[in-house]
Amino acid sequence: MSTVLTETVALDVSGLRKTYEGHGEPVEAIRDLTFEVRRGALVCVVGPSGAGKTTLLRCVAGLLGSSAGQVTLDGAAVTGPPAGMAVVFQEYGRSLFPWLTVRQNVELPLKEKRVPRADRQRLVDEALAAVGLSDSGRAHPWQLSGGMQQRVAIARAVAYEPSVLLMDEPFAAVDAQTRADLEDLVRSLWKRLGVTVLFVTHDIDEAVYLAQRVLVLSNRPTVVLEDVAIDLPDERDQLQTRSLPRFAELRRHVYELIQLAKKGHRPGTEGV
Ligand SMILES: Nc1ncnc2c1ncn2[C@@H]1O[C@H](COP(=O)(O)OP(=O)(O)OP(=O)(O)O)[C@@H](O)[C@H]1O
Repeated sequence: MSTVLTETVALDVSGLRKTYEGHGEPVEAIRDLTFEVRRGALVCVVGPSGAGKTTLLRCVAGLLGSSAGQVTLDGAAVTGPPAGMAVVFQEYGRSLFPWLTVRQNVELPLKEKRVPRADRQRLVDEALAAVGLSDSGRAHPWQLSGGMQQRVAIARAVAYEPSVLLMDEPFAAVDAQTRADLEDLVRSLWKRLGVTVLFVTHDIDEAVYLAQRVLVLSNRPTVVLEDVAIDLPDERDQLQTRSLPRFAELRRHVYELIQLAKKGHRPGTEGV
């Protein structure tokens, strides 16, 4: 990759393939994924169930080896979990350590990164304040609601100051009102921190509301069906943005693409 490209492209996924080889028949999950995410962009990934969204994210996070192709973060090939990446998963209950306090949970990756103690304190304070949990630092995760636990997971990712933040259906397990609040939290943190975000969701409305671009995946074996630019005003508001005619158009377009994907349409085939 050229120097100019590394300055603007945070994440480069090129010719990515993944086939699971197990005891039975091999499962070709990802056939060919190629896309770039510019530094500071917020990109959502949607697709039919079983399309390979989680597989993609795990390959990007360096948690799963690919069968071919490569993932490049800040110009360096990803071969294992890279230092500049943080991941927030759906299962907040399992991703936080119950025997540690909220503060200690947020601090742990910073200790592993060998951040000096004074900086750790500041980063933890700032991250907890950013997610509205300054008063809950001494609580244990099991004393908090699901939405609060997910905010702890977000604080932990943010405190780490990642170059790229990966989110895998992070709000699937919380109620609708909490989900709306968390969506706005992600947008505001993204704007404030300038972090690059790759966000997997099965919720079309959520993808259109959050993103600058929505990557719609085909069904398995996965390719990109369409890269949809979300040309909504940058200032998003749960009520106003979602009532814009353009929001409805984009939502409809992504919905139709997913219906086509479910029927097995692929790029270049009729109807796409
Ligand atoms: N460890 C594994 N071994 C074999 N096949 C697997 C494994 N993990 C996932 N798969 C298969 O790979 C395909 C893609 O799975 P993946 O979980 O990535 O899809 P997804 O788009 O995230 O699905 P969902 O939206 O339902 O969460 C599926 O057919 C799944 O059964």
